Amino acid sequence: MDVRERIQELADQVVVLRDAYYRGSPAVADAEYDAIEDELRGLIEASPELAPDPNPLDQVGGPAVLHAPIRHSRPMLSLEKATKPEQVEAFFDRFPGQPVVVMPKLDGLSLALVYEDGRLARAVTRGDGTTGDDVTMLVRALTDGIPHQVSAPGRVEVRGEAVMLRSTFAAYNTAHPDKPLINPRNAAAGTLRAKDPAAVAERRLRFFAFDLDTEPGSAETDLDNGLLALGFTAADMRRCAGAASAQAVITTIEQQRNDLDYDIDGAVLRLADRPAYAAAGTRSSSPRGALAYKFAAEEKTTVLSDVVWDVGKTGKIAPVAWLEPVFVGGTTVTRATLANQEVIRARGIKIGDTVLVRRAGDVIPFVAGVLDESQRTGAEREIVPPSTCPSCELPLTEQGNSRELFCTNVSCPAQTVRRLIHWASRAAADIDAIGGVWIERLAEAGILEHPSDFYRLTKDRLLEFDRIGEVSATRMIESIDASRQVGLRRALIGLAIPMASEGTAARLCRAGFASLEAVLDAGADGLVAVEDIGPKVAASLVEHLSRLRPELERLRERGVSLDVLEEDLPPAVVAGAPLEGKTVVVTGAISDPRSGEKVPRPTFQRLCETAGATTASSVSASTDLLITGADVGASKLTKAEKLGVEVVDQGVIWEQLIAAGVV
Ligand SMILES: NC(=O)c1ccc[n+]([C@@H]2O[C@H](COP(=O)([O-])OP(=O)(O)OC[C@H]3O[C@@H](n4cnc5c(N)ncnc54)[C@H](O)[C@@H]3O)[C@@H](O)[C@H]2O)c1
Ligand SMILES: [Zn+2]
Repeated sequence: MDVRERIQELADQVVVLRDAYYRGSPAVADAEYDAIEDELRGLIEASPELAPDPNPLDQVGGPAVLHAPIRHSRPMLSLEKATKPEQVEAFFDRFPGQPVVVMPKLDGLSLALVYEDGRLARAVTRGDGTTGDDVTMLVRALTDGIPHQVSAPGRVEVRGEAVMLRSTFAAYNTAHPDKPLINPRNAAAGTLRAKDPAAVAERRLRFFAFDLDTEPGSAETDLDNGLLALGFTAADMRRCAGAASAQAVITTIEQQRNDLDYDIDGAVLRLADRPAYAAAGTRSSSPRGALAYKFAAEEKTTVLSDVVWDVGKTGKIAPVAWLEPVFVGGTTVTRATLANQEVIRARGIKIGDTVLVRRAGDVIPFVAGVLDESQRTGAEREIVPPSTCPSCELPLTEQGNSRELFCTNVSCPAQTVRRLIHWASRAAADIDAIGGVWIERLAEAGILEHPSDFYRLTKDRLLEFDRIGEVSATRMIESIDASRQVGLRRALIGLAIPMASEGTAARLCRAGFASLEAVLDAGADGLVAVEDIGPKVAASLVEHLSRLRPELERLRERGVSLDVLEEDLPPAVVAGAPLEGKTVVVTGAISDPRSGEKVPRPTFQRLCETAGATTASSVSASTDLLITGADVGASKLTKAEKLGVEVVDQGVIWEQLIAAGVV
């Protein structure tokens, strides 16, 4: 295909995809659409004489169905995109000395709000940029953050983004499991397309302002202050003096994107001074005084090649999506969760479908749904939940409203392997020299069934297996030996008792139980007496520990400690405790200033506890101190700053620990 044909093909695709998108039924994820635009832009830049006419890249939005068209006072444009720091530098070079704000680029839809003599007269969507749709009634009824009155004379126009908050989105999907929304952006767009506000009353939106026009001669020329004075919540704007600080803010915004209650797809740089922004003017489809820095996509589409039902350590049978590999949320994803059979049914997902995969932060990737059912070929297959366990083949039971499937066979082979892997995991016995593959092999060979069987393994027995050499067999046995000191807290975690969390295990230790057997002997009544342990958790502990009593005996016989360890208890606080009564969070890399040696964070936290502190893992309003080591991530710092939490360098704390004789 020659370049001219490729350009035409891409331009046609852009038109078709935009049309579908602005009608509310996108056919692909934004990242895939953007890739098509990028390729088209690149080709046209290389051969401007081949630019199609009309060039869709010079246009904004799409020919959305307009119920009540309204012409914008000035076009609502797109934004120029950047992905590299050099582009940020070039932006600053274009406007020497001008103050710039950097703010999140919210992923919703833009609205223009027109006030006349202080009253909200109209709310209009972007439409094709020149003409938008009148959505005043819907916006009045459904959108928070839009004052009905402002104290400003004449005509005032505020532009910004209407989003569905993630919390609203999640609450809606919990309340409507039968017809879930696919993502917050689609949900927001669909809401403002509704015919009747009452029908979408639970789908509230939130408005964040990012642009302001007032009558000429208005006193306030600063964008952020101007919006604030009118009573708007603006997109979170931070002033930057130069490209380096702007780049740092962009990085911070990206790192914190999962702590926000709304989706963002980038950061926007914009001249902070309103007259300067207006004077900078526009290109065909974007203002010159702003730049959008794009972040990595959190959503992509890919083909669902199969669904496999996986048996977990508690017997839950969960559907796992096998995907054609796709790069999303910063990694290549080949597996994603489908939650349960009700979710599959409600989202109408079939094998062979092109599905939308979402991966935000560290959460497990999940299949959000099918974007475009018209792409189906007829070869798709229904996802049929199993009626028997894929491992032991015994019949399954269903539990709860979402009809989760469980295998209740205690000797189910797949569950056995999962439980053994869990026992060996880091939070439990930490048998790090034997990986999952070997556990599975040993279980298949019939020599591992219960955790206690690890402690019967011998080097000679291991050496009978192919591909285990002298060295690795020795390491495996040493690792097992070391794990005999597992103790009450980690043993309880390792036994994977339903409803008993790591927190439960820690609380039981601190409540004074001396051994796992003592926990069992306390009975349900004795356990509910412990703070934060409810009747369900207590009943589950008693039921499962009773069943496991013979296993506890075997573990004891083989020299495994099930007694409370010193590490399970809070340390004795030193006299004159310098951190008495303080709640502290430790972040960054910690090292002992006397030797320069690295100190693991849990060890340092324990030192702080010995000095009287309570440690927490994340910064909140109740944090007193954020103790920083080397290479601190920006997100904790900004959060501390926002909440007014005092930040101290580890050096100061080390001095106090040394002075108090803690170390
Ligand atoms: N999936 C598809 O098929 C498909 C098709 C067409 C467009 N799209 C997507 O739609 C989006 C539309 O592209 P575009 O060119 O209209 O928009 P854009 O990405 O150029 O950004 C402009 C828009 O950003 C929004 N915005 C959010 N926060 C802002 C802030 N702080 N300051 C200024 N603006 C802010 C405004 O609504 C503005 O209209 C893209 O993300 C694209 O991927 C997807
Ligand atoms: Zn089974």
